[in-house]
Amino acid sequence: MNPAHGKQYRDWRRGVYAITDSGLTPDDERLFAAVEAALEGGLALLQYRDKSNDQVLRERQARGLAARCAAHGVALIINDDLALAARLGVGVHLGQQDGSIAAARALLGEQAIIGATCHASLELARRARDEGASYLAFGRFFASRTKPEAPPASLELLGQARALGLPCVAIGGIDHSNAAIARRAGADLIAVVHAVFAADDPARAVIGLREAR
Ligand SMILES: Cc1ncc(COP(=O)(O)OP(=O)(O)O)c(N)n1
Ligand SMILES: Cc1ncsc1CCOP(=O)(O)O
Ligand SMILES: [Mg+2]
Repeated sequence: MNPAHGKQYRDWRRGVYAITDSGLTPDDERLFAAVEAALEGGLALLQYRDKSNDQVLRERQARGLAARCAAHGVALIINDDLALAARLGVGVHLGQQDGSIAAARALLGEQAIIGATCHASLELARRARDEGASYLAFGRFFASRTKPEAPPASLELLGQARALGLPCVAIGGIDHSNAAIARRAGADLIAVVHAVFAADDPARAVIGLREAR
């Protein structure tokens, strides 16, 4: 077992799930400052999402985030890159084009947090659960500035997905004005990029999202 997976994390299954964006935090200093503030605000999960091919930068930033998340007892998830997640002993988020959930489970072990993009499909969600996913991500539910081309999903899906028995993540255009709507519809975790990493005060932004009712 990877030693990092034996750590005690705060409950990651409910709350605010922040996802980094290299456009909004374009260097190490701004990335780490914003993430530290978001962690202070009380994140449930953090995802490192960098779509560049700069392996050196990705390794350095992911390691920097892993140390900061560990200091707060918050689990780190790496977007797309199973090998990087395995090197760091952290979780991974995989979309439909990012490789097999079953292979990720086999490599990372049974304690690792493995997330799956299910778009607007209960069938994709069932398949991901059966392959060993830890959470199921649906969306986008609202207009997203980060990924406007993501296929839309309807909020009723969140209620239906609860029957699958895994934590459900809602993503896409979520902010203070609509977080409570997603939560009431059945989301356990609210995943956000812009609402936290474009905010002047990411700590306050996370608190606001946590308290949105
Ligand atoms: C929590 C969460 N949900 C969905 C996604 C999207 O993943 P994917 O479809 O692979 O798209 P990219 O993020 O890789 O562009 C996510 N990253 N996190
Ligand atoms: C990665 C991703 N997948 C679907 S929407 C999205 C982006 C979410 O970002 P924002 O919270 O800024 O809409
Ligand atoms: Mg992906």
